[in-house]
Amino acid sequence: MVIATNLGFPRMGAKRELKRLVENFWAGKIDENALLSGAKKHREEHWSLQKNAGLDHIPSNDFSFYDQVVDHSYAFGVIPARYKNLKPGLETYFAMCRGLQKSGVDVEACEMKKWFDTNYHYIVPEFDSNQQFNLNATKIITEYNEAKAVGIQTRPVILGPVSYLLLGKPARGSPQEFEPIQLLSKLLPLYEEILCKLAEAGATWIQIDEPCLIRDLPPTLKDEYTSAYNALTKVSPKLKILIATYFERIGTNIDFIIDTPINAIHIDLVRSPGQLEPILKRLPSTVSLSLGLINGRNIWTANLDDALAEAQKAVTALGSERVFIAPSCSLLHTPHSVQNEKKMDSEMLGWLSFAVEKIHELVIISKALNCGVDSVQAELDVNRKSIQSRRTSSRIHDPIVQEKMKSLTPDMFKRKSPFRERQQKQKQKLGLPLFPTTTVGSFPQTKEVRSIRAKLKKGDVTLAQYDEFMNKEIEKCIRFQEGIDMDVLVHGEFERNDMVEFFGENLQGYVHSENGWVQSYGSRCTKPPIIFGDVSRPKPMTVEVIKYAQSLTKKLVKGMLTGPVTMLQWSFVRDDQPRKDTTYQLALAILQEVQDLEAAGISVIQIDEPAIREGLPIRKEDWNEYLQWAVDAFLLSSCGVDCSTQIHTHMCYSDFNDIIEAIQRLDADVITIENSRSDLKLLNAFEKREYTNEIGPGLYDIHSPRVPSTEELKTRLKEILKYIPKNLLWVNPDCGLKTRGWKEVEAALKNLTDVAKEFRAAEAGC
Ligand code: MET
Ligand SMILES: [Zn+2]
Repeated sequence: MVIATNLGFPRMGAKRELKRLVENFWAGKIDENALLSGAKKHREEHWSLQKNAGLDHIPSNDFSFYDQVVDHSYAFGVIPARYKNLKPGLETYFAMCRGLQKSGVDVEACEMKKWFDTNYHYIVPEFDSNQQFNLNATKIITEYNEAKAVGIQTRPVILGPVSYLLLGKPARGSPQEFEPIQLLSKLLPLYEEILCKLAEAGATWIQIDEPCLIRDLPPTLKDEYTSAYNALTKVSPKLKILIATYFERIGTNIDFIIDTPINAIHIDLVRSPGQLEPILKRLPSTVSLSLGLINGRNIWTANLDDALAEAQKAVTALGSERVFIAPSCSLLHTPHSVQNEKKMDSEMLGWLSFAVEKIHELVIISKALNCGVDSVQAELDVNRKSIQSRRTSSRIHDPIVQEKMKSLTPDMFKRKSPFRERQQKQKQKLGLPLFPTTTVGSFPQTKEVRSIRAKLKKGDVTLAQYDEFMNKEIEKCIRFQEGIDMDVLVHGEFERNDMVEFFGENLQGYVHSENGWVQSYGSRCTKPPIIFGDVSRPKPMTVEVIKYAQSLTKKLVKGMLTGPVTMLQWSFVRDDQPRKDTTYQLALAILQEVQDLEAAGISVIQIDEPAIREGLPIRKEDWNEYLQWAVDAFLLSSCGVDCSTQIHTHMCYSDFNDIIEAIQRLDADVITIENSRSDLKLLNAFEKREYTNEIGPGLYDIHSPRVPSTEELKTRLKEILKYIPKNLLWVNPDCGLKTRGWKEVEAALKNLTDVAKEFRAAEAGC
């Protein structure tokens, strides 16, 4: 029998119940018991749901209060020294995730990084060269037992030891030559202990994720993989091991594990359909193959006939006993269920499939294979109709957009003069001081802001009431920035629920879900809008609001837009044309907005591209092609302005060193860039003069509620000045402030502008 499996279920719940639970706990509104029992109930619901849908292998330990990687660190006692004085348990755990500032305690969060090429963020483990591991928590076993107690046999998921170490970094102050992977032999006994306990508890399968196997890896890692899986497969004859890879092809890295006695391997056939045939040939007769056929990264209804045909190939080659039907990766990256969408038309709904529906698709495929196609004829007919209607719908193709795409010229991809000339003109026009201060754009999205937006959606307030409220927020924000002497002001982005969704709502070719939330980090979720057709901008989107903000002050107000690559990356994207074409369509729409802002007298315009790095293909050989069109798309959106108009961009969350050339080619006049969580690594590129335009490396980490002191900011700024010439340096936080509260923002930004002024004065004194 073919087995229908899932690799992980989205954690948040149909209505983001987990988010509310955790945030209530942080706010002190519920106690630890309420948190734990609420979470338990939540997990049970998700297990039952998957079981009732007919899934054979149901994952457990895919749940987390914040992130699965930090769960492993906590479980293995990989807790950096700075947290050692905190209370063990949730206080320590959440301090690692978010930092902690309370009476007598002030400790920063661990670094956060994007999970491969997704918009999910994990907490980076920090390893000491003499790291001691100890099994500090056994969440994986507790959760397995919990499911078992309600009659559900699960397949626990654990991040494999090699990937876990590779995803971590050496703790500050570690010896140069130390690499976390050197700790493998010390770490393995903990994995063995866990596997042993799971086998004793009755588990029959374990899913060990080794996502690093899809990266470019040095051949030397074969030894580590081999020793890890030779050891783990020995633990218990009762416990079978599935190694899961996803997000890319495994390629020749399959050699690293395939000769160890593992029982099954999972491959992503959505990203890399081409890998099926070579792997079928390579698979030893003792190993089963889990086929990642249903897209875990997108929301389109799968073409079940196509998926079935692929699955059939595997069944023919291996026999049905050795085939699993699975999503391409954990469904963590998809929203919960289409059933919660009450406002979409039925044609659109038929095109969409979220986690619950994807599980249904998996079950249909496995049933077709196990009981014959006739047994699912009705389901297949519905599926064929939906596929056909999407292919032919007139809602998707816009001849005007197609025409514009055909008339792009090379001039549209470059500024009218080189940076140095523009910089002069901008100096004259804008009259900014040395070390100009600014923010990245958003200010606190308070309860009131969110609630009035919700009320507007429900029709509980009129548009006029809403606008009046927003104008007051903007005015408050402008006055605050004037009060602390900020140089380039922002309007605060109060009207935006999300930097991508807001624009999506104002563009043609997009559709929006009510509940299509996907976890981004911790309790933070985004609701990616869905690009289903050709994109265009029916009317200006931000011009009125920016004009209003500018009318309140003599200082410069920056226009704030989201760039085409980020729009693409953080949307669910149509899969019926190349991503490049969709991005260019977005770029053309943004360009119109940029030009309208300029015409309205706005001379500083920021086009955020936080996601450009995350769009980078995982395999290096695929980079150039992507970077070429991604940078071109940004250029297309930003070049059609006068030289005296200052274009800013912003990036965050990632290592940028490896794409510094591409960042230079964006030719933004100013870039504000996150670097405070990554230990100033980024700045090396500037020392080498690989980047020559103006830049504001984030002076402090906004992901944590702690307020940086002026001393801390000064130290940071001094450090930065070792790398960046003063005439290029901007002073700003590392990202937008929407998730923060006003109190901490006021204090932090006041410190920031004070420090900039002090440095300015010192320069003037010289
Ligand atoms: C994730 S980058 C965020 C940029 C946006 N302008 C903001 O300030 O929120
Ligand atoms: Zn950012």
